[in-house]
Amino acid sequence: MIRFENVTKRYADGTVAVEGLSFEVAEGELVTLVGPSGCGKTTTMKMVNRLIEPTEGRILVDGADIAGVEPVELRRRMGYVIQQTGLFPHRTVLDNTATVPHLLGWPKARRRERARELLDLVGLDPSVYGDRYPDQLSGGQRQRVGVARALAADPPVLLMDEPFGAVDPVVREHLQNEFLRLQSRLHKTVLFVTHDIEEAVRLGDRIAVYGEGRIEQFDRPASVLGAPASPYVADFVGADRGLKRLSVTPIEHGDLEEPPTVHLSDRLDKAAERMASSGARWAVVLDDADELHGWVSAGVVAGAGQESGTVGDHARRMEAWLPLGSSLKQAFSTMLQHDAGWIAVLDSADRFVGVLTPARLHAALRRSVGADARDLDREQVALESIEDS
Ligand SMILES: Nc1ncnc2c1ncn2[C@@H]1O[C@H](COP(=O)(O)OP(=O)(O)OP(=O)(O)O)[C@@H](O)[C@H]1O
Repeated sequence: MIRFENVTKRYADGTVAVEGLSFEVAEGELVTLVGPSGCGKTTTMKMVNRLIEPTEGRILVDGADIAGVEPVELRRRMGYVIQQTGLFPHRTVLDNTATVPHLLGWPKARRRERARELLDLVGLDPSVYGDRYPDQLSGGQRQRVGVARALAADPPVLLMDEPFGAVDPVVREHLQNEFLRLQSRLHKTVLFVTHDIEEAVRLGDRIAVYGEGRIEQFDRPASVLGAPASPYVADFVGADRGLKRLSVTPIEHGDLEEPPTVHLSDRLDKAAERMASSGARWAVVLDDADELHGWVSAGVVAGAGQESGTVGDHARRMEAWLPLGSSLKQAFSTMLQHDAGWIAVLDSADRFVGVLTPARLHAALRRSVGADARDLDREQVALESIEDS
């Protein structure tokens, strides 16, 4: 969708901002450009909407060299979000959001309706915020208006230059999550500039790690973290890259333990029998719709085995659960939050699939590092354990 072919930008004073840049952003892909200040990220981005012209090489959008496309026509297809938002201070939030539809000559009623829809989409109630002016909003809200405005004419491409750079870390994480949710619905082709590796890793389908004026590594976040291409990249992503990797490694079926399951309505003696035969110290308790209820310990069931009651009389609730595909970081955080030695994992239909324990979490992380290093699927990686060696 966006293709850089050997692009160099040399400014009039001789500064070479980027040199021999070649990479491609696929349709619907979110690529983050990350690197230290002055490495050429913004120059790269501004060449895509022709705010800056390359000195050498060419940039193709949708197969066409943009050197031959009128800048105005080109920018119509590209939403642009910047850190300083660039909102007009004397226009209301609604009018700011409708800027591009206004330029495109949409009738007033239609552009206002579109602006309301967009504000809603970015989590701002138009009836509350629509008539305010930008200085009557918080920093995070202004950034949301910036995103809404960029999306107003539904462009296939979004160029985002440190869009969440001016807000505090908590609001920032919030905006990132909202943006990810939005992107999973809208599938825009996004080029996203940041100097924050955490942000790059969290948002990017792929990351371009910039050194001075060139890309040092262009790969999926897990690979950049798991197998940095050079000492420079390793240094840039940081010594705690194993921890960062937790946030980009999803829980997969093969990571889970499958303890015995019993039902709330099961008789205690039956449940005791089942648990004794599997040797488990506890079992997961499901309700009659096969949804997670909690757990019950083998000791309690065995002790009460002579009673006529059901598992439901002794089961404990389990609140620590996540859907398959959640990150290992979420899993770890959920364990800590609930002070739990394991968490339940559910499929997309909320059915119980298995449990993740700290040991399994660690194994999943190690397997994913091994899989990337050898270009395998995670389940193909056998782990050596300390006991084996
Ligand atoms: N108009 C210009 N004339 C001369 N040099 C420029 C010009 N614009 C940028 N540069 C230089 O080009 C290099 C790359 O700048 P660019 O703004 O692309 O970096 P960046 O990675 O986006 O940095 P930051 O994260 O600080 O915004 C820098 O050395 C910068 O000083």
